[in-house]
Amino acid sequence: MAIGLYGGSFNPPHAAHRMVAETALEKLGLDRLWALVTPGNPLKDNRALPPAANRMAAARALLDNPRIVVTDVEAGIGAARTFEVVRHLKSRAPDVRFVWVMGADNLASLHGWGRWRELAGLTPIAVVDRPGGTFAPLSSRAAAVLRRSRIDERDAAGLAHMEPPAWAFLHGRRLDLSSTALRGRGASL
Ligand SMILES: Nc1ncnc2c1ncn2[C@@H]1O[C@H](COP(=O)(O)OP(=O)(O)OP(=O)(O)O)[C@@H](O)[C@H]1O
Ligand SMILES: O=C(O)c1ccc[n+]([C@@H]2O[C@H](COP(=O)([O-])O)[C@@H](O)[C@H]2O)c1
Repeated sequence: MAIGLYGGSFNPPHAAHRMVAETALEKLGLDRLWALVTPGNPLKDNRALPPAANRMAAARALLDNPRIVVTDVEAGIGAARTFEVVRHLKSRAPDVRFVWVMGADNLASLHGWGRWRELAGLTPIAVVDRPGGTFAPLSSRAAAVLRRSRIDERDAAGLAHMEPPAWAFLHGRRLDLSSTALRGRGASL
């Protein structure tokens, strides 16, 4: 069983979130994708973040796909850092092949995440292209450190079964959407 872990604030969710989830499902050949609605990105100011229940409901409405599970399991784990969340899930389900899924902006800032090198050693990572720059993420510190473990996108269907560190940059349809822009236009949950 191969499961994609797609963490996000989803404040609010938008069509690019669905595009990323569907791209990961198809290109990685995943059985399931879990959209992990985070209690709060540890690097963001979360004082105005709406309750997880509101973001979960909106994400469920948007990510309406039998292979996508929208979950707040991260809150129950009680860990703020993705490294700890993935470590916990792997220990609970040792036979599942997890892949961490994220947009390209998060590759550009990955070197600021807690224990990010260990995260890369714990689970394969799929990075989905995002408008705003393919160049910056691919020339980022994390991409440089992990350059030898990048795989060819054409081999992405095998990523879940590769030993980490292993990561792929997935090109495809790019959607110029962000929750920040939607909130700026008055969207709220
Ligand atoms: N347009 C997009 N293209 C590709 N990936 C995206 C896009 N929007 C969000 N993502 C990815 O989805 C995940 C969840 O993102 P998040 O919920 O923070 O949305 P966001 O639009 O980036 O929000 P905000 O503007 O508040 O930072 C992250 O990995 C992010 O990189
Ligand atoms: O572990 C970290 O240090 C870390 C730092 C930044 C972001 N993350 C996670 O990355 C995911 C995407 O966050 P966001 O806010 O871009 O939606 C979400 O699951 C966050 O908890 C994790």
